[in-house]
Amino acid sequence: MPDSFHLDAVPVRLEGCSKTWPGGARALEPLDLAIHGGETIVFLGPSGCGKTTTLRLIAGLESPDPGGRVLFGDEDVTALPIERRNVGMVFQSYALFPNMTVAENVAYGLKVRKVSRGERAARVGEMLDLMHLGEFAGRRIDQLSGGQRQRVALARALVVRPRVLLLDEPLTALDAKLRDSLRLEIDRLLRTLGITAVYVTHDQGEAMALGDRIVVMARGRVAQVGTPREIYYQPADGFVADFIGTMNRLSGRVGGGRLAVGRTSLPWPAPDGPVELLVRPEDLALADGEADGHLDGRVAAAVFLGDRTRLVVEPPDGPALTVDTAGRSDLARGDRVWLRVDPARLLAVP
Ligand SMILES: Nc1ncnc2c1ncn2[C@@H]1O[C@H](COP(=O)(O)OP(=O)(O)OP(=O)(O)O)[C@@H](O)[C@H]1O
Repeated sequence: MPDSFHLDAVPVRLEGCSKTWPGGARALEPLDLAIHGGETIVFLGPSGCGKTTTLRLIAGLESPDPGGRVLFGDEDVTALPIERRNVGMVFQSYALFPNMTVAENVAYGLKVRKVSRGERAARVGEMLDLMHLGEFAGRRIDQLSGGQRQRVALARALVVRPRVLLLDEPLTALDAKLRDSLRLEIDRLLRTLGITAVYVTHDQGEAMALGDRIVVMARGRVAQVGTPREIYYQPADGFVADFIGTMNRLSGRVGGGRLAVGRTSLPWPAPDGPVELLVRPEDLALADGEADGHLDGRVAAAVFLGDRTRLVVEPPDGPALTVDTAGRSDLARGDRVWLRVDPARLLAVP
């Protein structure tokens, strides 16, 4: 791979960035965030939580409320418009020129920047190769599939060697299978280029697969920043726990350093009182029987998923529990089961 593909890994910092719309609605509470150079950071959250607004602040398409600052490395870019920030952007709607060829679309940004014809051809060629688009160079955009268009959009964003790559739901318009393959391709691309990338999505699978770190947002605030594993295994609160993957809730009571939950009691160093506990489906296991079980219930549903069976178990009191059992299970609706919990995997809701 040519050296030119290794882009500068520019850190990005948001300092006290809030956003209030004319009329007074707050899209973003004051946000402080340091994005490391070369990192892929994913903004994840439900519709309207402020993900796109944050991305647009980094792009220079919106300004933060007075006092907020956006920095690229040591440079304060808060007052710079998008065309002077040198960012690459990829949107859900490809935003390509439909009547131009693939090569002309990719070359466009270089032409605007007055890059010489020879260098333009060389860089477009390199980028088309990198994106496996070489054979389509002469095709018009309206002769391409959705996935191919999005690869052109990526090539066009990257060919100008941006300081930061910004991606706003780039896979949302594609069908599921294409989404998976392009997601893998984007992952490969970001690792290869070492570029700082900010990726907005409402799809947790995409966030987990692509993010070095994930910023989970809710109602204009950051609910948690962490690696996919941290977000999954140590959710900061009930919102994050419920938003990422499937989470079970159990009610328990702490007394004298022990936790009473279901029919069992486990060592639990916490102040006395009721607690709400969280546990993932894969951290509940079928017990052989009452003797080694902690919780009992009846099977309300058993869904065979090939590599595992997902059970919904209804305890005598409390909400239904989702349990993933590896291997074969011939349990059926109505069967009585005992479940084991690994106390190390129980999380108290903060
Ligand atoms: N130009 C605007 N003027 C007024 N309100 C806006 C404007 N743009 C966005 N909003 C509002 O700001 C809030 C945050 O919007 P934003 O687009 O950042 O959310 P989002 O998390 O990206 O959601 P989605 O996934 O639906 O795109 C929403 O309530 C939205 O309606």
